Amino acid sequence: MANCEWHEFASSEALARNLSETVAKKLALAVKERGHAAIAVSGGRTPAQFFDQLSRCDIPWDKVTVTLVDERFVPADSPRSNARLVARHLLQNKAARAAFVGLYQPADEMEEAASQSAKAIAALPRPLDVVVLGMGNDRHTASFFPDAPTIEALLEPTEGPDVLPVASKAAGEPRLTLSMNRLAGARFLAVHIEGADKKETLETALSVPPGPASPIGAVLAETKEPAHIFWAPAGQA
Ligand SMILES: O=C(O)[C@H](O)[C@@H](O)[C@H](O)[C@H](O)COP(=O)(O)O
Repeated sequence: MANCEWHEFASSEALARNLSETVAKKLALAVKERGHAAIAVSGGRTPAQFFDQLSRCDIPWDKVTVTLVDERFVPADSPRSNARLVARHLLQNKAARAAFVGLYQPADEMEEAASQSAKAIAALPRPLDVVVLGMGNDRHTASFFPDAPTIEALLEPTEGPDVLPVASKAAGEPRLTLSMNRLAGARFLAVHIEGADKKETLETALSVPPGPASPIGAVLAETKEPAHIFWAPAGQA
């Protein structure tokens, strides 16, 4: 059963301020203890305000590497690109000094892109210091979509590539996702969700057995440390 700590806020703004301060402290501590820090963040509509707040935190960003928990198989200039979202909202202000390692690679097939991307991610510190997940109302997180033909393998915490390709009709386009090990092994794992619908979805997801019907539940059941759920009522439009 997942071991989670809920942090509830009255507004998206209060959540963004607290989550950014919490993550900034974790990154600064990692740099102090190990000389570097690595964080993997999610895309989608939810994280922009959190990114904007985090970008203003005064930490040694030149010792921090930012990557993604998943990416749509689209180039960085696509409006669907998570790398584009991170560039516009997180790699700004003080955080502009951070290094970025994206998941997208220009390849004909997503399998080849995943293989190339896995080599780049393998060079990052293990474990990652911070992972911030989102969640869809189908209980997916990262690109662990319940309808993906490979969902069972994606949820297995087996040794293997750090980046995997995902085909899923629900995803809207082919995806590249960090592996279960890379996500669940993080020193600090947060789930950032907003809106009453997502709170209900997550509560239900945690009450059913982890697995393809509840990918978020599978990740939270796999984490070594208790996961931190950050929730505010003001959902996305
Ligand atoms: O590429 C993505 O879309 C994300 O990484 C994905 O896992 C996201 O966190 C959820 O789909 C929630 O997305 P929203 O924040 O848009 O609801």
